Amino acid sequence: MAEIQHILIVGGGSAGWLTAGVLAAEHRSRSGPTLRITLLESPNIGPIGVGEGTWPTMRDTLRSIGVTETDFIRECDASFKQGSKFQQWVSNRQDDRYFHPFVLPHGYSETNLVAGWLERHADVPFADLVSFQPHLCARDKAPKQVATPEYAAVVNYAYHLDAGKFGLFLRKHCVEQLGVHHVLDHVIGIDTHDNGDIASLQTKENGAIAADLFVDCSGMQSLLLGQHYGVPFKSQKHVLFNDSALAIQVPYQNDDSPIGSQTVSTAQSNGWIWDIGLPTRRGIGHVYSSAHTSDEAAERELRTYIERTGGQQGMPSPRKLTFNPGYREKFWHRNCVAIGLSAGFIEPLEASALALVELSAAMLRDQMPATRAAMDIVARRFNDAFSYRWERVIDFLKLHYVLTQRIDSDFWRDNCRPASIPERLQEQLTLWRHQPPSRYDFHRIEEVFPSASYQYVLYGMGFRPDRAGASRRTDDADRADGYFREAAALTSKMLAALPTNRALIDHIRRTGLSKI
Ligand SMILES: Cc1cc2nc3c(=O)[nH]c(=O)nc-3n(C[C@H](O)[C@H](O)[C@H](O)COP(=O)(O)OP(=O)(O)OC[C@H]3O[C@@H](n4cnc5c(N)ncnc54)[C@H](O)[C@@H]3O)c2cc1C
Repeated sequence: MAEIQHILIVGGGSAGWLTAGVLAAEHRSRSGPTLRITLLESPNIGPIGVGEGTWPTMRDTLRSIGVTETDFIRECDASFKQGSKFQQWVSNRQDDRYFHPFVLPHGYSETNLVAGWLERHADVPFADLVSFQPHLCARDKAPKQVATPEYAAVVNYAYHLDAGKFGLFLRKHCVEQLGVHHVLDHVIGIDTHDNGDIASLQTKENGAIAADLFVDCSGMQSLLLGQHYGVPFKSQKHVLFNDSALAIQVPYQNDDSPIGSQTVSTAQSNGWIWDIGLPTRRGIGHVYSSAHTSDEAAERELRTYIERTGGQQGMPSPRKLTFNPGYREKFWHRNCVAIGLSAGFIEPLEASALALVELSAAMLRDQMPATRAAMDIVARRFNDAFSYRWERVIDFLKLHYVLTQRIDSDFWRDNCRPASIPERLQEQLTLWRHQPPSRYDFHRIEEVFPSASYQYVLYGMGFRPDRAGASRRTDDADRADGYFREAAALTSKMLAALPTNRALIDHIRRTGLSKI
């Protein structure tokens, strides 16, 4: 029976190196690696170089591959992220905003907080009432204290990072610490076995490189899964229209300018702008629909935003990126599995792409087939798990658009047309008229977005359930009030105890964090 002994990963972007790290860290024994891992990347095609917002899962991923948080923060120009703030998504008024924090609503699984909110506090934004995290973000607070050990949290957090530096950091760690074999060469051909499996990749300088399992991390071109195997691409442009982005790096006004604790996402007339604060600069980008606006108009809106938020006038031209929102019909075919942009990409909203990479790499690690005979069974399960996850990502992203009251452009009007709303999301919206999103709506293990995230976005976007259906219990409002009071007390306590993001990052750069 053919054993799986050598894995060849094609692509040295964040997907390739994260996958290499996750696999190599697992498949090592005291006497050396139990699985050979080679990463092949082209010297002619660089990684995409964007993707600077992560999820809290990144903490576990980095810890599992053995990097220290101090090194990561220092070398990747990383800072702490506690969620996303959405501005002008409901209406285009300047004061329109809501928050999607990482922490679950306080008392979430104990009672119906939504009923309590609607009955007694409907004038307060939902997230501000049920969570202390929006208040921490409003003051640029860090999610932990200087004495909190590496990767541990006082409040749940993820990172903002420099994508270019992240790739180089992972590469160094994977090659020097985890024994990943790195080949800098361009793939020019693919050899197959009689049964259709990939036998080897032909490279320009190193000839044929054979392996048992091939991981396609070749970016949007999807060299192996898409181009070689022709696995169909399921475009989602009819649901989520954005297909272009203009990205730019913006210096701070001063070295000690505050570092934002959340990704700020500000809706524009035909898309939205992300604003990510790193220790040394902001990363800003305008994502938009080319069917609804021109590059020139999108750039004008981007420049207006930058000037309005403290950036300089006359910044250099932004970098243009284009993408086709969608994903592959399947992700694992024969002895080839696609991870990262080669599997799909929808748009940067809610930063789910790297999280899907982490989930894919983790499933590959945990379910690594021992033999070729076991591979098709694992592949079927992998395809089922990730088809479901991509569908949920699409539902959740679309939820941000369908409840808008903006009618200032065709982009927003088209987004609300029922024909553009996936059936399952329509169904959920009908149910949520009478009951809040709950675990009954999302019952798989490792759902990409928990029901609490749906609550934050749904109520942040101004959705109000029918009062009669909000709760069946008469004591919910009293119980909820208790949790709201506790959340307020926690807010005061944490505001007093936590340093700012800038202060904690400066401390880490000077002194480092203590080990767990
Ligand atoms: C505008 C935008 C914003 C984004 N923002 C976020 C975000 O905030 N958060 C998030 O999680 N994600 C985000 N993403 C997605 C994120 O950038 C990607 O998921 C991530 O960078 C992984 O990319 P990758 O490694 O799959 O591909 P790439 O970085 O494109 O790497 C492809 C690799 O394949 C190699 N390659 C290609 N062809 C060959 C060949 N013939 N031979 C050898 N090697 C080859 C290249 O050399 C390269 O190393 C964003 C994406 C876009 C477009």
